[in-house]
Amino acid sequence: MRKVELYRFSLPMEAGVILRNQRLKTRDGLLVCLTQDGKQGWGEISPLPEFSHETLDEAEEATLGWLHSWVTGDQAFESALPSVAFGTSCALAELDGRLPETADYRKAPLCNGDPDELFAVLGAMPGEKVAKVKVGMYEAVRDGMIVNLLLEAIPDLKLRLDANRSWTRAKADGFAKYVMPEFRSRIEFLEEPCKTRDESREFARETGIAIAWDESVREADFIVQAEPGVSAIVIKPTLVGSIQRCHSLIQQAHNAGLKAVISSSIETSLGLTQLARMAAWLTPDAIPGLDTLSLMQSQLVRQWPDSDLPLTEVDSLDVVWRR
Ligand SMILES: O=C(O)CCC(=O)C1=CC=C[C@@H](O)[C@@H]1C(=O)O
Ligand SMILES: [Mg+2]
Repeated sequence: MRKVELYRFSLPMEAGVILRNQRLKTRDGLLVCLTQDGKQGWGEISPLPEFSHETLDEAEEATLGWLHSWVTGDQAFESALPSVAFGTSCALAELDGRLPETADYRKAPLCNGDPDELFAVLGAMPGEKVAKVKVGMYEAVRDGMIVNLLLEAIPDLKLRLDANRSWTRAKADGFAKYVMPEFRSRIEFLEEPCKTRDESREFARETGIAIAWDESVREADFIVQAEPGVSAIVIKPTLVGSIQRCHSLIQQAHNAGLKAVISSSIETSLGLTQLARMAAWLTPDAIPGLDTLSLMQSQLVRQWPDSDLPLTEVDSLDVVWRR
């Protein structure tokens, strides 16, 4: 006997969360719950505006199709929509006990500009200290100064930087020029500095600052391979697809000597805790990039361990479909 429930949620975001060209006022998505033989599996399907190619309505239609076929006992197929493939694969993996419970709740704290906030968080961080700083939004010189300031103040800190392809080669070089040469090796990676992959490769080779692929990983012509100056790939499962697909990318990265970093697409606490479990299982040596819960005003159904945010329970959600 199989049963399914599909819910829709809409959680308020903190003011001022901007994704590329759009303010994100609420985080909207779907939760699926599969039941079989008294066991349950949950999954979150929440396409990220400006990043996912599918809309929430498209994801809902695809999810309904998938659920219809699963509940009538058909072989589960993998949806072509990454958010749907990710959420349904999580629900199935929980149901079959394939997603281990142990989670890696470490997260690389995100800094969107104010280094003072970061000092306090890093001071309290046990073990390896890694933070992520967004760059490319202001002057490259300012970005360079913040990087120097942080690395100078905290000698055991490593930084991940993310430019989201915002720089020309000249701007990227402007940034590199301001980073003290002795600090460059403590930049674990800079995600996608330049507008094109070739420019980013050149930047890495010429400046000695390691880069990571993020946006590129989701492009059709991308191949995971060892390249000079490339240290990691970033995997955002909601944008990439099923657990199996992510697992395969992670294996390819490890085989090529690259780090793989599981990272958030601003999922709710339900999806984020599952990402923390995937990270403990598949990338135990890499601190995952999951510091996005505080961008929201509420958690959903499951609690992230140290969060004080209120919890929205499942009975307050709209049911889309139940069978
Ligand atoms: O990678 C992390 O540490 C956190 C997630 C993160 O930085 C992002 C998530 C989703 C969209 C972007 O705003 C941003 C990114 O570009 O990597
Ligand atoms: Mg990125």
